[in-house]
Amino acid sequence: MSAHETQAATWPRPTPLVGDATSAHERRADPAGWAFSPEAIGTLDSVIAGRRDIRRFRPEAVPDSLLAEVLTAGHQAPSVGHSQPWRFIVVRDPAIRDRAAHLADRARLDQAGLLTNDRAARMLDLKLEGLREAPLGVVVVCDRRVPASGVLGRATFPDADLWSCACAIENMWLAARARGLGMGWVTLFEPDDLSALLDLPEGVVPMGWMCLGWPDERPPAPGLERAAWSKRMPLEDVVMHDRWAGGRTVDGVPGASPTAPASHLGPRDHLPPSSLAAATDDADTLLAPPESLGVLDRAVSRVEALGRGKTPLGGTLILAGASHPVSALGVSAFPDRVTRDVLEAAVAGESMGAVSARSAGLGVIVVDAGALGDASVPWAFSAKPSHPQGDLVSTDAMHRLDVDRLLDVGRGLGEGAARGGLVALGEVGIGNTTVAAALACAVTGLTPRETVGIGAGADAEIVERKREVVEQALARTASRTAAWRDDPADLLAALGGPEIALLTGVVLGAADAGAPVILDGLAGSLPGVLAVAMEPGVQAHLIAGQQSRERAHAEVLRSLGLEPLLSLRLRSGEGVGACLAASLILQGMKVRRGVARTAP
Ligand SMILES: O=C(O)c1ccc[n+]([C@@H]2O[C@H](COP(=O)([O-])O)[C@@H](O)[C@H]2O)c1
Ligand SMILES: Cc1cc2nc[nH]c2cc1C
Repeated sequence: MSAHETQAATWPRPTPLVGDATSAHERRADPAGWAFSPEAIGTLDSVIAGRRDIRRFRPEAVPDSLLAEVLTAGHQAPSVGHSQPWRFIVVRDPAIRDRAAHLADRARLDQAGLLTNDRAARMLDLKLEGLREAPLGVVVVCDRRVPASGVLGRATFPDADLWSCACAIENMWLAARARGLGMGWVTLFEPDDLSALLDLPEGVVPMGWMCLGWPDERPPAPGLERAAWSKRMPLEDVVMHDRWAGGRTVDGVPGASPTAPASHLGPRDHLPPSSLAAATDDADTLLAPPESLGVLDRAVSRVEALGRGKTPLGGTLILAGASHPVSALGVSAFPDRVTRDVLEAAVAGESMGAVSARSAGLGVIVVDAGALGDASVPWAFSAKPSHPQGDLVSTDAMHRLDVDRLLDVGRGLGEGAARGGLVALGEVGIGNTTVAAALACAVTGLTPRETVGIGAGADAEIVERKREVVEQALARTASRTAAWRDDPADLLAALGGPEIALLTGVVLGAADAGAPVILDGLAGSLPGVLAVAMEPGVQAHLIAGQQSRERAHAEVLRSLGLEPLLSLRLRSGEGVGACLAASLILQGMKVRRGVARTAP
């Protein structure tokens, strides 16, 4: 046998037992031979085309096995240098979910504030997230604690780890969609807020909150396209050849270039996803355009969800009044005794708040939380502080024991009123816009110049005195106000007023008993801020009845993530705005309950 004959002989190709088993010959003969079947390709394409950012969810639980499949898909994503920087935090705790929903509510208003008026109104009409409804939250975070240069491929593109996490999210999205699950990627957060909520260490950054559950919508097109917000660009507008080009020419004109912290909340679920879904499901069957009542629709859905559709068509105004020693410093245009007069008129059913409540179909509870005079206002519920009150500038507004008692009494009143339906807050207290401005500075970080308003009718001189008083009060209590979130009751003791403390208790008690709480003007909204600081889940119960004329009110509502139903520049106090809003909500509920239903 010649050497030549030996070379001509063929041996079977040694097929490797690990790795790629194909041969060069096979790949040359059929370059497309790695493809899946046409049916599989068709399915993949329809899953990609049919993926939607889901905002509405059904309450039914997602089986653990399906969640595991979705997470497995995420974990199979490509990653820079095979670094697998993603971590998945599965959130089931309603307290954490509620806090996240509050953050998103706030970010929503912040974002609207950056848009033109028209875009802002349209944005506020959009349903941008389903945090409260979705049974599961999955927060995808990127662990960036290693230096970029230590990861293959990241030295030059240091953000490639974030892109890897985005690939994981898309995999999860597709895997969820294929299984009929819905997923929504919510980025309506200040990232630092989300990091703090979930105790993320330095260097671990959140990519957003994925709402996951069975979808309660099946949109054939992207929601934002359906809402005429935007539409998908033609492919040719986003593809270029060889180099960056000037874009498509239309009609001869070249186009532009292509373009946890610890929660004080117990395990109670304040607003279970199932009831919110039931309320929106019901609204969906109306013979009316979706979300036809606009801003009012949200409030009505919230009320119906809280009451599982059985909220009584009524409610109670809790009107609390107190005197304020700070008024002796010349901060009000009116004398102290007006507070008592108004409470007496309220008991007689003749004060502006009492009449407003009656005409809205609400009952009234009048509370004397310390109006001038030794005797309580006759026929009012008496909750006077038993220790001396202070003027904020030289001494604390209240003794801590009085604050705790007012909170307790308020809780009891709120719990009782909750049975009647809506709970509206009302306050009266000459001088209390100064107190409210000081509290607003502490809770929002605004300056006295930005918070002090004209109250019941101050002139320029009085406004200037109010500013000085608020500045001095804040200077006296600086270290305590800085740490107010650790002990909101101490802030009430330092700078609060008895009626504000009592109403804070009312918010806590009413929310605990499941009722919606309608806030009023500035001093009638701060109890909401303080109650949420004490029990974050309370936020789900709050409705901003109105935005009053007082300066800090807009910022206080923004910090709560609440959009007011009315904005009439009221300055009446007494819960008048809350009653007007309650009347609107009750009417909205009647409309919602009475309108014709369509067949499923
Ligand atoms: O609700 C508001 O935002 C509001 C705005 C201005 C005035 N008020 C009412 O006016 C009183 C406080 O005003 P003042 O000027 O005495 O601080 C108090 O009784 C409030 O109910 C209330
Ligand atoms: C008359 C009057 C009525 C009020 N009600 C609430 N704040 C008030 C302030 C004044 C001055």
